[in-house]
Amino acid sequence: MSYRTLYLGSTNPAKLDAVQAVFTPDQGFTVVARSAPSGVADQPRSDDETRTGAVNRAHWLVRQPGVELGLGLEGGLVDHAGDMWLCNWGALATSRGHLLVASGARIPLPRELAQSLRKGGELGDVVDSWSGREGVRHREGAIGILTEGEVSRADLLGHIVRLLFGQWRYLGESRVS
Ligand SMILES: O=P(O)(O)OP(=O)(O)OP(=O)(O)OC[C@H]1O[C@@H](n2cnc3c(O)ncnc32)[C@H](O)[C@@H]1O
Repeated sequence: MSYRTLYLGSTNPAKLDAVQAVFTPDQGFTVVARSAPSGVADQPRSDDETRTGAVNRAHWLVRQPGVELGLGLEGGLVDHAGDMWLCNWGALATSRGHLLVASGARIPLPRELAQSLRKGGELGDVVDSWSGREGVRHREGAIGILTEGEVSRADLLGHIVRLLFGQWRYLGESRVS
């Protein structure tokens, strides 16, 4: 069997887990993790900025020689209805110029966390010091802590990856890649 290579624009293990659970060898894929520039702030603070970060990563990948499929995932913050919400976006780009996007489920952050984040800084750092843990962004994620382990960052991102994979299949692999 010949495998297609899906490039992920990050080496974050939570993102890699999410992608490897969907783009599996059974589905005919190998996954390569490669840092890709998001072109937005380290901490995106709107849906637009977060989506742009995911799209930029995916587009950057397919501009590299030999890359046919590039996937970008980006986490961000959104103000809505008086709360600050955690949001995530994903993008799948093909070297033939197609682009698919999807966003994930979101939850409001506790007021205390939101207050710290409004002063600046990245969610990953703020969550680490708030929870007394290290590297939360690479493991369970803020979502894992705030749901008592019910939904991990890989689960949340995995849903987005499935939305991208499903759209790609719906459109017909031959037409979009
Ligand atoms: O290595 P990359 O791919 O950049 O992964 P990242 O987690 O550092 O970066 P993202 O661009 O996906 O997320 C933007 C910021 O939001 C933070 N973030 C997003 N979702 C998070 C989560 O569930 N838990 C902790 N931090 C999160 C993360 O720490 C980043 O500082």
